This record gives sequence, structure tokens and C-alpha cells, in this order.
Amino acid sequence: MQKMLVEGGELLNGKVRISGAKNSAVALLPAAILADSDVTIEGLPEISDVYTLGDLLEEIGGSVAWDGQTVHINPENMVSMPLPNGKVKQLRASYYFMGAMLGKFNKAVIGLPGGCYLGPRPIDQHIKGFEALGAEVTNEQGAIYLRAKELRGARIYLDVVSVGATINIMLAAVKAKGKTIIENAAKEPEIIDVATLLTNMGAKIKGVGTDVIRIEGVAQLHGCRHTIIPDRIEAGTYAITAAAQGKEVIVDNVIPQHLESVLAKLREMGVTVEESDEQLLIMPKNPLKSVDVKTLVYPGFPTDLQQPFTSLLTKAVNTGVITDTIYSARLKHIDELRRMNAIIKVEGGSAIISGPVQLQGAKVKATDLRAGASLIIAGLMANGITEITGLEHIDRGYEKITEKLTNLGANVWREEMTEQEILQFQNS
Ligand SMILES: CC(=O)N[C@H]1[C@@H](OP(=O)(O)OP(=O)(O)OC[C@H]2O[C@@H](n3ccc(=O)[nH]c3=O)[C@H](O)[C@@H]2O)O[C@H](CO)[C@@H](O)[C@@H]1O
Ligand SMILES: C=C(OP(=O)(O)O)C(=O)O
Repeated sequence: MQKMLVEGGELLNGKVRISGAKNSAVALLPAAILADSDVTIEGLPEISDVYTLGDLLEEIGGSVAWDGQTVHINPENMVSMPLPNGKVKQLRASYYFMGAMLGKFNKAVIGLPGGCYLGPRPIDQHIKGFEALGAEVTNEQGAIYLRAKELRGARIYLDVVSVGATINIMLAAVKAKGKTIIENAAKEPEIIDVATLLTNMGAKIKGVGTDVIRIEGVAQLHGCRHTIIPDRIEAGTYAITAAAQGKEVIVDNVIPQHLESVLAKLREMGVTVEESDEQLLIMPKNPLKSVDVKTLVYPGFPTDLQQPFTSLLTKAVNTGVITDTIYSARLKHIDELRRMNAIIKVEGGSAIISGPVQLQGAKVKATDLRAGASLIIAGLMANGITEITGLEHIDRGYEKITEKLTNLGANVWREEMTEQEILQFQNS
């Protein structure tokens, strides 16, 4: 088991290349189940969530061959193998096996998913969609059983705008008989990416990127080749890092439009942000001004960048308020930031951050993926050395983060933990 050490103070400079989108990748791999021949996906991020999903595809009989960031998935020998336990619990996105296996085999057994604990992460809207398509859905000892004689298109209104439910219903509906209409659908770029893959496989989908998606079911889907979109959350994390502790940082391989809400907030703080086709240039001008942020569904400010942004606000003059309207309990990073000298109050679902403060290095724990990113950013701004444990969360979503930060001039490295440190970590 490793810990990360971050020595603060160095100004970051240079170029960082963004990897493929985690939150797209984790749906694209399960989507391949629906094809009847080879699906090749290019540009995948080399992160543990992606490999876990590859293992799950193999568990159900798929052949999965990796070639760096490219995966070739042959689904011909896949079967509707029950997956009530095991690796499905290691990540949230295993729930996409429900939609994909239901769509392909008319049945599936999938253990309730894991992933970052951000407070309750219900899947009632996914289930409502599967039932509307004709599936019987039961929860038996923590595994979801889905069975259908056949799936039939339906009109489904989502009571909450949900990325997961929109994608999962799309996966189940592309091979259903007749027309499915998803109303109040989510519009995140990752949903468009999944729909692009499905369309390349022969699915008939209209309206992705709007709040009404129309799907005409088809009998068969074939293999195809697909290139994933860049990770807007990784790009946003580096843009925020550059605003916090950068000189001139180029964030390369991005779609700037995917980050408009975040870039607007950085500009409001006084950061110079220049956009070109596939790059962002971030140049902070101190002192930074505080801003208020509310996370919303896309194109609003993403919940996944709330925690990194909290760290940035510790450096800004005056008080900034961050309210996460998507996951109001996504606040575990705050106790850790307080250990580093941050002055943050929590009221309801809002974090009230007073700044500027000089953060101090400390021993902290990444409780979830984006909490990990927020602690790295804090460590880069802090005096002294910050020791971060819980790297398994960070490795679920950030490809080669130590190397990428080192290339920008940061003093960041990993060390093996001693037995005593591992014990302390396990008991904390
Ligand atoms: C809208 C939004 O910002 N979604 C984010 C959310 O997706 P994730 O897929 O986890 O969450 P959803 O988009 O599905 O959920 C959005 C909201 O709807 C609620 N909900 C969801 C499904 C359901 O069946 N019932 C229900 O009540 C959730 O509790 C949440 O408050 O976390 C991902 C990982 O951090 C992000 O990449 C997504 O961008
Ligand atoms: C919380 C996240 O991931 P997951 O939903 O896969 O746990 C995230 O990407 O920020």
C-alpha cells in the first residue's frame, strides 16, 4: 500500500495532457456487451475503474484485449452470468451491467454498486426505467434481479435528472421492441459519448444532449470502433490546480465548451483563462477573489469539481460558499482540509470557506476520489509536506497523476507505507 507525498510551494508550469473521460469509459465498456462482434474503444484512461470493468466483462465470458489505451472487446461468448458480489462492489458504474445485460439477455443479476460514498446514491430511477420497459426487478439480499420476457419501448419520465439512469435506460432500450422516449433526461457530454458508441453499433437514438431522448429499438447491434472524449473532470482538476498553484499551465486535449461553468468561475476569481480548440491556458493573478458556487446538472458546475474547488477557495480573499445540490453530503474532504489549517464551516449542504489562509502540510486521508484531488491541490499550496493516504480512490479516476504533476514541476512522489502506517490507516 502506498501513500502520496506532496511538498508544497513550487509554482506549476508547462503542459498537461488530459486522458479519456472516466465517467464515459465506465459506461462505454459495459455498452459493448450489446454488440454481436468486436468493439474497439480507443483513448481509454489507464485507471483502476476501467480495468475492473474489463475484468467483469471477462467474468461474463467476454474476450478483452488491452493495447495501452485501446481495448478490443469480443462479446460473442458472453452469457448472463449473475454478478451478485465481488468486483461489482468496487465501483459505482457496475450498475451499467444492469441495463446492458438486460438489453442483451433479458435478464441480469448485479450486486448493488459501490463507488465513492457521497451520501445516498439511489438507483430508483434506473429501476423505474427498467420496469417501464417490461422488466421485473427485485432486490434479493443486496443484489438486483432483472428479468423480462421481452423488452418493449416505453415513455419514461425521470423524476430527477440522472446521468446514471439516463445511460442505463438507453442501454436497456436500444434493443427493445418499438420506441422509447426518455423525458427529463440528463445532458452530460458522457451521455452523448455513450450514445455515439451505440449509434456506431447500429442503434437509433435521437435527441441526446437535450432533455428528451428518442430511441427506436433495433434487433441487432454490431461491433465498431470508437474514440472516447477527453475527461472534462480531469481537465477541470488541472485547471483548478493551475489556478491554485500555477504560473502558466496549458491543459491539453480538452473540449473547452464542456468546462464553461468552471472556467467562468475561475475568471470571476481573477484567473486568466484562454481557450483554443483543444487547449486551455491558465494563468492566475494573485490575489484571487472568492466566489460562490452551486453544483448543478450539466451544463452547470459539476459536482465532481466541488471538492477540488473548495481547496482553491482557501487561497481567495473573503468568504466563498460552495453548495452541492447533487450530493449534499459530499463533504468528507473538509475535515481533512481543516487539518491543514483551512477555515471552513459547514451549514446544511454548504461549505463556507474563509480565506486567504496559508495551508500547512499534514497527514490526511483521501476518503473518496475527488476528495483526493482536493487534498493534492491543498498540498501543493501548503507549507511543508502533506502525506495523503487512501490512494486507491485517487487511482480509480486519475491516470498517472503523480507523473503528470511532476512534469508540471510539482514535488510529488509515492512511498510504500510501513506496516504500522497501514494498521493506523485501516483503523482510522
Ligand atoms: C447530475 C450529475 O451531476 N451527475 C453526476 C453524478 O452522476 P451519478 O450517475 O452518480 O448520479 P446521477 O446523475 O445519476 O444522480 C443525480 C442526482 O439524482 C439522484 N438520483 C439518481 C438516480 C436515481 O435513480 N435516483 C436519484 O435520486 C442522485 O442521488 C443525485 O442527487 O456523479 C457522477 C460521479 O460523481 C458525475 O460524473 C455525474 O456528472
Ligand atoms: C464520484 C465519482 O465517481 P463514481 O461515481 O464512479 O464513484 C467521480 O467520478 O467523481
